[in-house]
Amino acid sequence: MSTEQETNNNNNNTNKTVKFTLIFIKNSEKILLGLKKRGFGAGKWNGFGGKVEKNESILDGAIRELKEESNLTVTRSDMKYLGYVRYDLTESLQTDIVYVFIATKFSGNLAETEEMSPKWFKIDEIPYDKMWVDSKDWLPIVLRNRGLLAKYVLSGERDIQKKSVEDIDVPELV
Ligand SMILES: Nc1ncnc2c1[nH]c(=O)n2[C@H]1C[C@H](O)[C@@H](COP(=O)(O)OP(=O)(O)OP(=O)(O)O)O1
Repeated sequence: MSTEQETNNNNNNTNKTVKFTLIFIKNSEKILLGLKKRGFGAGKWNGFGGKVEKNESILDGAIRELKEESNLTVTRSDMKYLGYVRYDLTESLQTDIVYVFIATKFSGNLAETEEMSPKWFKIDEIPYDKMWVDSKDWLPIVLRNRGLLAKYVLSGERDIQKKSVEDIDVPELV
């Protein structure tokens, strides 16, 4: 089954699927995170990303969101797709699929934007307590450059009802 088929397979009685991108920029010692300044996830540190627009590829969405949120540019070939995190939201009956990328090369001048305030963190100082509650489950897999397949069932204010997190061989984005 392709990524597209699998992530569109609403097997938990959800009725809407929303695709998001999330990219982590990393060098040998540090990871770049952004403090979300507004909207969904405000006050939390995270990688850079957002909703994939209609008629936009996931890859192009990831490049666009990184530029909008950090002023950095990555090329398609510099991005490595590692897998996805699926969130089934029991109250809104929505499924969010977050496609996760990592990149070690980039260009442009890092800048604070309307949405994000960026900061480099040493790998052993990643502020997991100020990130989404699930990030600590799967970000270590991303940092090892391994493939990721994670699924959460969330209720209310995103309380985890059920989860499965797998460290897998790096999949293809198809
Ligand atoms: N649990 C969960 N659900 C949805 N999205 C996420 C999580 N955990 C996460 O880490 N994320 C990521 C996925 C995206 O990178 C962002 C959310 O994107 P958002 O800011 O809502 O999308 P935009 O398109 O930038 O939003 P607006 O411009 O419409 O405000 O968090």
